[in-house]
Amino acid sequence: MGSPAADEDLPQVLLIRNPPAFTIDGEEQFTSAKFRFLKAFESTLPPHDFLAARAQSVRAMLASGGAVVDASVLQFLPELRLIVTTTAGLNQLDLPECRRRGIRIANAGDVYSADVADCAVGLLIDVLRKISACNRYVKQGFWASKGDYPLGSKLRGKRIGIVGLGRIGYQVAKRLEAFGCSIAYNSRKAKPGVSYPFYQEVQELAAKSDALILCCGLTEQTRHMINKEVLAALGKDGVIVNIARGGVIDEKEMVRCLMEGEIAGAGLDVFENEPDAPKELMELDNVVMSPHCAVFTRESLLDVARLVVGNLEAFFSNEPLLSEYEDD
Ligand SMILES: O=CC(=O)O
Repeated sequence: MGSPAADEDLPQVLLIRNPPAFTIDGEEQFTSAKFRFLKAFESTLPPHDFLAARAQSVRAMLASGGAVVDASVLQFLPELRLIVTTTAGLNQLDLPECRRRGIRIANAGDVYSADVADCAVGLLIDVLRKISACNRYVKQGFWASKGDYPLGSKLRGKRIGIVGLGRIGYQVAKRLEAFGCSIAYNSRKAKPGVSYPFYQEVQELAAKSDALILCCGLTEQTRHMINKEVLAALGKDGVIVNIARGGVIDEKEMVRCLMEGEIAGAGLDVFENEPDAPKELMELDNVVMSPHCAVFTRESLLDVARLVVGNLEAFFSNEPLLSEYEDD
């Protein structure tokens, strides 16, 4: 690290709020000798006043999942040319506005894909084989008094519909193929070189699947894509797993389907109004939930910190970004 005087000369990176694991084991993870952070959340000024007063000249910012960067924020940042995110999903950003302003974006790239795919498979197995429910049953002492737990359902042979065959979706597909499942998918377009059957319509994919696994980004096109009709097509033996974003499902409709037995179960890491999960789901043994933590392993968070710093250093050195997001 340079002297305090030299630090003053470093370019600033705007930070609206601390990303997860900014500090791990008491150590700050996002440090660099090539930039310093301008921490909006440490100011007593209201956020927009802070941006207007202090951030007019910043050229880069670091945005985590909870930090919404829309036109009302960008209007105060005329010099901004780069947003680096700690997330793979980019629904916290107004992408058209970023494009209009010539702002480049670097996201978490492939850093989380394996962890998220593992988590999707874990949730599916948990719902089918009732692992969490059995765990509660044993711990509550019901085994001796009530006997065996109701039967689960076999994973091998299940027809899996992957919604969004990007990096994460592809890793989910590979894992479930190894478990003896058949795979089909829906995406904006068929992927060249991919032999899994492609369904243009998600409803048709649902009708042909025993489980739908949501791995797509949340956009205006995918918001509530899993609606009443898709859930009806999935049917009463169908399971839904969501490791994408809560808004991809019409959550009210999904809750109704689960309550009325119109689908068989759900494994959910994400919700429409986080950190709230629908209270109706709390009592359902066929629903397994986690608190939007599919990406959170120690290893992934250390990797993402390195990637973020690498992207910011590359930007300030006029070198190619390490994980530039290309909008297609
Ligand atoms: O959900 C987490 C992410 O998009 O990185």
